[in-house]
Order: sequence, then C-alpha cells, then structure tokens
Amino acid sequence: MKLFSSVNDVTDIQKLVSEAISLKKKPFVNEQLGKHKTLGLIFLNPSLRTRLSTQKAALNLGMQVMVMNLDKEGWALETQDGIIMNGTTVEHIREAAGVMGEYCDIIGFRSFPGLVNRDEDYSEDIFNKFVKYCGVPVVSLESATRHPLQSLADLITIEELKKTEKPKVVLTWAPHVKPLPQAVANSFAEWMNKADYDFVITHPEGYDLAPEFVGQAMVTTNQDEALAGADFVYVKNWSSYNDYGKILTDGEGWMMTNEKLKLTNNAGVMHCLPVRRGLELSHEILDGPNSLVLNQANNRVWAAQAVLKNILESLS
Ligand SMILES: CCC[C@H](NC(=O)CCC(=O)O)C(=O)O
Ligand SMILES: NC(=O)OP(=O)(O)O
Repeated sequence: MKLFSSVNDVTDIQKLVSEAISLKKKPFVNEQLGKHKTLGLIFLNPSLRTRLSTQKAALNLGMQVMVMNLDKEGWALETQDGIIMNGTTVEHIREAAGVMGEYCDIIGFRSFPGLVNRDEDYSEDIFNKFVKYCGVPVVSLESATRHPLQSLADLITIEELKKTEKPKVVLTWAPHVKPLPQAVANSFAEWMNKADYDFVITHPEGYDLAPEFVGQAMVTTNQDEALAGADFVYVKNWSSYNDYGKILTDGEGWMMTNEKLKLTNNAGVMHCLPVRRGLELSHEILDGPNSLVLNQANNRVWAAQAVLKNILESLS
C-alpha cells in the first residue's frame, strides 16, 4: 500500500479490519517494523482524534513522529500552478510537499474543502498535488471529500458489535450552525456500500450526497422510516452538495433523541466527533448506554496502525 485516501485503495477490506482487530489485542507485536522510520502528520485544519490516534499508532509500530499545523506554523501556502507569487502566499505546495518528503518516510495530510467551488473541492486538487510532490506514501487524515481512517474505524466498530451478518445501518443527517464538509458522510457511505450491509441514508430535501458516494444505498427524507429497526445509527451533519456549501434548513426535529431511538432495534449510535451536543446529537444519547462514540475513537488507533503497518511492509 502506497496511498490510503479511500476505500478504493484497499485490496482486501475484511483482511484490513481483521488486522486492526488483531493489533487491538496485541498493539506492540510489530514494534520493530517502524524502527528508524519517520511519520509526518501535516494538518491544514484542526484535529484531536486523528492527530493523537495516528501518532499513537505510529509509536506502537516503533516509528518516530513529527506533527505540524502547517496552516498556523508553516508559510502561507500557494497551491495554484503557474502563477507569479507576488501576493500573500510565500511557499508553493511543490516545494513544501517536496521538502517534507525529504524528512519523512510516510506522511499523513489533512486538508478540508473550501466549500465554495465544488468542482475544485471534488477534484481533490490540493490533496492530489501533495501526494504528487511529496514523493512518499501518503495517508489521508481527511481530505475535501473523504475521511478514510474514520470510516475504517467505524467499520471496525460495527464489525465488532454487530449481532447479525447484515445489520441495518442508517446514516442520518443532523442539524448544525455552520456549513460542514460532506467528507465524513461520503466516506462512511462508500465503506458501508462495500461492506454490503442493509444501508440507508436519510436527510432533509436538498442534502443529497454525490451519487458516486450514495451508490446502492436506499435514500429517504423520512427519518422515522429510515430509523425503523436500525441496528446502528450514524449521526453527522453535512452542508448541501447540490447547493454547494449551503445550509438549507435549521433541521428542526432531526436531532437524534431517546424518543427516536425507540424506533430502532436498540441501535448503537455513532458520531465521528467532535460533536455539537444538544444540536447535532442529544446529551441523553451521548451520555447513555447506546453511544458508541468512544468505541469509534478507540478504534481510530487500530485503524491507523493497520494502515501504517501495511505501508511500512511495502517499504521494506
Ligand atoms: C472529523 C470531522 C471534522 C469536521 N468537523 C467539523 O469541522 C466540526 C466543526 C464544528 O462543529 O464547528 C467535518 O465535519 O468534516
Ligand atoms: N473524528 C476525527 O477525525 O476527529 P478530529 O477531527 O478531532 O481528528
């Protein structure tokens, strides 16, 4: 494995999930594999879980880790090609990425979408340029359209806890006060479609995800219909794809509550975090027995460790 940017970079998903679960039981079994290898974690946006879990995963493998908030600590980055840099940008991604590739054996890179120009965001121009110019294997720490480490951790969580072979998994939109990326929802949908679960997406009018991510999922604007009999409910806000980057509704009545939970098959409730309590997801659910948010956060370590192990093995 030289690139982990989406589910499409994984040749055997079940094998990767099994490897992650094995590493969870024996975290230090490969502690020599990463000896004298350096992981760089480069962020253009904030992070708690991705930063800490991926660093922990690398340390479990014996790697050295360097972390940088490039948006705050580096030079103002230019990502457009062919322009005269006589404005506010100081360093081109060609040089910045190339230099980091000189220092690191593997690089994790986070770059959220601008949520203004859909074609630009969905081309993954910045992420793809970083991959091209850094010259070493790259792990996505969330790009404009996907969050594969989160989705792998989410799949591990469902695989660990499912009570039937094909559980009903529901991705439900949730209210928010600012426009968020579609990346987590896109990525979750992509991985759920590959897992071949009974997968349903529910959201208000106007919040359809891009068709390439929806795949064969059933989609409904009737949240109660979607929640009926669900085994897992994944709660996440995203801004409109069709009216790109926009908030179309205050989402009154869309927040998951214990009352809505009664419609489900006593479902596990998931969220990638950070979560806006009382807005995206109710306090009662987050503080109650159905919440799986810490299970998911714990599995971020094993997801990252399985991915890094595969990449390290391809280096040797
Ligand atoms: C892992 C999730 C990262 C990001 N979340 C946010 O930006 C939340 C920001 C907020 O709630 O103000 C997102 O939705 O893609
Ligand atoms: N879920 C997730 O990736 O969290 P952070 O944005 O805090 O890393």
